[in-house]
Amino acid sequence: MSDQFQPVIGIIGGSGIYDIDGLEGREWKRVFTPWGEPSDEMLFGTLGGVRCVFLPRHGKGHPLPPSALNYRANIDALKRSGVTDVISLSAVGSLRAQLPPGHFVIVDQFIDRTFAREKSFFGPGCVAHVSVAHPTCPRLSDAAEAAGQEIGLPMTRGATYLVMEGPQFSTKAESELYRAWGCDVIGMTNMPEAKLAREAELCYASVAMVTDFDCWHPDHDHVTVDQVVKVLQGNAEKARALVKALIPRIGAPRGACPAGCDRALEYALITAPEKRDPALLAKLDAVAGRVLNAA
Ligand SMILES: CSC[C@H]1O[C@H](OP(=O)(O)O)[C@H](O)[C@@H]1O
Ligand SMILES: Nc1ncnc2[nH]cnc12
Repeated sequence: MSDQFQPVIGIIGGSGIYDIDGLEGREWKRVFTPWGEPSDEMLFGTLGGVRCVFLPRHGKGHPLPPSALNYRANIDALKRSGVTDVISLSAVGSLRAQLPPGHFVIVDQFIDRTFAREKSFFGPGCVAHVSVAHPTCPRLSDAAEAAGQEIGLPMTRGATYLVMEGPQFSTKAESELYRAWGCDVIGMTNMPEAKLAREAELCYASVAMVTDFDCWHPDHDHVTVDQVVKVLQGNAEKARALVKALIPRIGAPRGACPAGCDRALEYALITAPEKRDPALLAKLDAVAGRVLNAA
């Protein structure tokens, strides 16, 4: 069918995942964006014939903390590289006894408590309001769940991720508060990443890997990086296996996203064409070219 296209899969690797193996024709390349520099070069290649682009979220060797990430550049660089579907891999703390370290969680909701980050591609000169009522793509999340089941990962589908600014871990009172709010896991990176992916009309799914019980748990008074890293070393291999099982499930030619992630900007722009700032429009070429060029 003419409206079918070949998806390109973007993989954002979180803490402990700075590379992925198994890609054919591997090539690390720097991608320039109007929003500044992405976290690092991106790895281009194919897996079973499916084009993939991998970005280490914190840079190779983890030089960048969550608040210093250029989330806009990262999402723009993926979009500009032709990516249509983004799989985010993240380390998280658990706020629930039934989600122990080593467990995988397909996140479907977020509470965004970050406050020191650029959260939108839009602004003065081109205002847009997209819906993030359902911030992740159900089609991609279904595929991630099925891939996890296929390789026997301990996995829960559906969870609320509290996104904190960091870089310090939570106080016990905060951890208890987030539990009372109904949150299941906690981390520092998936927002504004997921919001920006939506603005860029990218399908986005979040696979979170539990590394610790945060500090609310009576038997785990503190979170420490060495504890997190120890669990990550086991999880990173499982995450790579998940990616390998997932790509064939989402790599076939497909039509439009049934949930509409790829049409998020259709009714989101509110600034009158004559009031739009040409400089901002130029920066939005990759992210919003589909709707801006159609106008
Ligand atoms: C090393 S633990 C804290 C760190 O790990 C998580 O990052 P990511 O989502 O990229 O795996 C968490 O959000 C913190 O940034
Ligand atoms: N307990 C925790 N809090 C915030 N981010 C985390 N990443 C991994 N564990 C975390």
